[in-house]
Amino acid sequence: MENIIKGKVFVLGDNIDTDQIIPAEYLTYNPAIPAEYKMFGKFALCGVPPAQAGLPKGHIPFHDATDEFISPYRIIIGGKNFGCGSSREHAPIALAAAGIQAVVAEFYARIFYRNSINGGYLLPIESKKRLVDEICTGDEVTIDIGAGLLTNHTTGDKWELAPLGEVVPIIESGGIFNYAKKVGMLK
Ligand SMILES: CC(C)[C@@](O)(CC(=O)O)C(=O)O
Repeated sequence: MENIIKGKVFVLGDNIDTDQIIPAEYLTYNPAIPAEYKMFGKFALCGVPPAQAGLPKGHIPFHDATDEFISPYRIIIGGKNFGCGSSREHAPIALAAAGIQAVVAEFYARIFYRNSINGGYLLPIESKKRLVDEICTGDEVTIDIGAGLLTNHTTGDKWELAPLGEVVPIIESGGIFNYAKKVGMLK
């Protein structure tokens, strides 16, 4: 498992649901086909209205002019109930396809959390404090999983993260199927 994750953050708000993360109209793409997997990255977060994104003064797009598929952001900062709504596994797939390696939120909808872990798509990390009001989109941060710490290099702030806990063996295996094979639950 990657112990250190570095990059720019994209800040969202509360109750970001899976339909905002990847609207149903894009579920026709097959993530197993590389040319179609890219489209999940292109349309990731296209359903989030700027006001709900909690973005400061107007809308900062998730993608910039350099790449229509991969976002310049590597970490999402979320509030309460991140990934709520439908159970679509396409939600963590879309964020991962856009280049997101981790989400740091106050707490998650359970299905989104487990889809993220079981598929090995991204790390759903919980923060001990509400960070959407403390960090701005574009800030450069480092997440140290082992130390349970998020360092904001733009502001100098450091924030405690909750340990990933019992799901670490699944993350380290790269997902639930690899884990099940590793421990003999699957041939
Ligand atoms: C099966 C899937 C496409 C689903 O209908 C499942 C769900 O609604 O939980 C969705 O819209 O995410």
